[in-house]
Amino acid sequence: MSSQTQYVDRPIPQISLRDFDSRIDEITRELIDAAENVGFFTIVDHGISKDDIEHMFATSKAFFDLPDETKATVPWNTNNVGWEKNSQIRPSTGQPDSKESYQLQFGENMANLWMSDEHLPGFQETSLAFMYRVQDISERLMRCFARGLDRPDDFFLKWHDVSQPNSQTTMRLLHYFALPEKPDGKTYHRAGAHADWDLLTLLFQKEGQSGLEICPGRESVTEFGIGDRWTKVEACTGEIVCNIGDLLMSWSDDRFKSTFHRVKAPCETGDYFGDRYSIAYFNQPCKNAVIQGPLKKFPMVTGEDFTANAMKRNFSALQEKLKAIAAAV
Ligand SMILES: O=C(O)CCC(=O)C(=O)O
Ligand SMILES: [Fe+2]
Repeated sequence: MSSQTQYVDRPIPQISLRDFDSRIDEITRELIDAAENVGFFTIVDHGISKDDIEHMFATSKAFFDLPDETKATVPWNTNNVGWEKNSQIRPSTGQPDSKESYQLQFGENMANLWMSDEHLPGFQETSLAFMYRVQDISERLMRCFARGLDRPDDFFLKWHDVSQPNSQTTMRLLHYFALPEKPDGKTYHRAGAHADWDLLTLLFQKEGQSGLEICPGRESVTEFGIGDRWTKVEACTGEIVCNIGDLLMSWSDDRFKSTFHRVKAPCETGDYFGDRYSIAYFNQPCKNAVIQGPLKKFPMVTGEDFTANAMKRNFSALQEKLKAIAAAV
């Protein structure tokens, strides 16, 4: 039996991108404050209408409604693209998340991995159009974070250029399965607690399909202790939830916080047990990006090394967890 979750109310800043060009300094101040203190914030007035977000969610659902044999024609691979089901194991839990996801990119990694028009007419066109719009918002945020670190406005843009064939920026469509409301003796996970590896994540949620929770307090990007007091993030379709990833935490010498978060598997009164759809957009560095903060707190690494190191660390943390689980049986 899991004990009751301890919740604490922490304000999650909401930042408007209205009149972006004329308000860029004010918006930058708000973003930096949120990044230094919480690592999570929501943005509104970003330019994507609720209807357009709903349309992307409908497209995502149409994909997940396809038979598994059809989805299996675009299987996941280690370039972080394609469809997987019940296969992602987080080091924090040692058990697969109860979900399926389909990861999409802009460049060459997607060869043969777009769901065909024959099975789902217009899927690639709709998804790419949406991805470019989220990229546009990401670029506005990157300009602000560059200013916050006294770098030129295009500092992060040039290392996250999605027109490069080897771009690694990824949009992930997610579908968490409905879970039994009556305990059945099994333990489930939706997205086990983790921090993201990327620069900045932009997340779309659907009204009513709650479950996202955050646990701030991490002081250094090299630290992995997860606290036990969580804060719920409302699911609101028109807002974009943004969080700082480990890459920006490292690139800012630990100034901007990459915060642990999870999608809690429902198990307590008031939790939401139905299907949950979400869409996460991960701003990943180009392989040749050169990463080091102004204070040089961490050694200089390339984008390729940074991602490889993160995967290695994740893999060894998972091995440790599996060993601990085996030892406890
Ligand atoms: O689905 C969500 O709401 C969050 C997903 C997430 O944190 C992730 O995939 O990194
Ligand atoms: Fe995440």
